[in-house]
This record gives sequence, structure tokens and C-alpha cells, in this order.
Amino acid sequence: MTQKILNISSASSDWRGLALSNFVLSPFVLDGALYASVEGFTQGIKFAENDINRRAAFESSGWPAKYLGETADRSGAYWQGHRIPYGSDEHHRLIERAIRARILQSEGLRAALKSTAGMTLIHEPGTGAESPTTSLPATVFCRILTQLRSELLDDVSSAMIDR
Ligand SMILES: Nc1c(N[C@@H]2O[C@H](COP(=O)(O)O)[C@@H](O)[C@H]2O)[nH]c(=O)[nH]c1=O
Repeated sequence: MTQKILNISSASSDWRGLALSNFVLSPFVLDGALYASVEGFTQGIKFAENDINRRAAFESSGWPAKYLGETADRSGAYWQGHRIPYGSDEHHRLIERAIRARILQSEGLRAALKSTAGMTLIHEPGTGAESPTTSLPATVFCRILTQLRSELLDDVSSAMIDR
């Protein structure tokens, strides 16, 4: 029987869930700059542009990125000279651009996401209750992936980094 629920996280039992998780080392380019992983990007933007932890996070993935992010004060996100209110829609949209960039820049990831058609995407990393200060709630993450999947299934050429 086909599995109807797919966990997109480093704790997934499905290789596609692992590949599509933010934790994985998976380089992408956003606005002309190179990042090692979406997790590194997500944690790095919590640090101001002159903070050395920012670059270190951008060059990392998985738990090292996550642990670095735990040292941030979580009051804002910093991008192109602007401070974005932490946890705001604008903050989530910035992370969404990174998620979309990574997947859209890889034919394999695009195909992997499309191959989950019909499945409900969830994010259950198995690390206990979601942090109230998470910068990417599971609901937002799954909404982003589900929306991108539907764009890819409809017409590959219409899916872009900026919606
Ligand atoms: N803890 C965990 C994941 N958590 C990831 O952390 C990010 C949000 O970070 P934060 O703002 O610190 O709450 C987001 O990308 C979420 O997917 N992911 C995984 O695959 N496996 C894990 O074990």
C-alpha cells in the first residue's frame, strides 16, 4: 500500500524526506551568493551581517548549523542591510526563497518532490515539541513545500524562486 504521509526531516524513514529536509548538505545560490544548506542559511540570517557566526552558519548544515543558531538572540533576521522582525511573514518569505532556490536548482530534488504527489507532507524531526521561537514552524515549512510541489506538477516552467 502506498504511504500517504511523508515526513520531511532528518528523521524521515523515506529517502525523499531526508533529501528534501533542510538539514542536508545541499549547496544552492541565492541572490548570487553560495550557501551550503538551507539549515545553514536559516540559522545564519539570525546573525547580523558583521557577525562571524553568520558566515560560519552559511558554510554549515545539520546539527552544527542548528547549534550555531541557538546562540543567536532571535530578535531579528538580517538581510541586505535590513533587519526583519523575527518570525514575521517577511522572515518566513526569506527562508522560503532559500528553500525554493535549493530545490529549483536541482533536477533531482524537483523530481523527488514531484514524486511525492498525493502524499501529505509533515515535518516531525522527533526532537520533542516545536520550539515557540522556531524561525520556521512545521506548518509554514510544509505549506511552502506543498505549494512548490503543486507548481512543479502543474507546469515546471512556472515555478520560480520568487512567487
Ligand atoms: N530539528 C530538526 C530540524 N529542524 C529544522 O530547523 C529549522 C528551524 O530552526 P529554528 O529556527 O532553530 O527552530 C527548520 O529548517 C527545521 O526544518 N530539521 C530536521 O530535518 N531535523 C531536525 O532534527
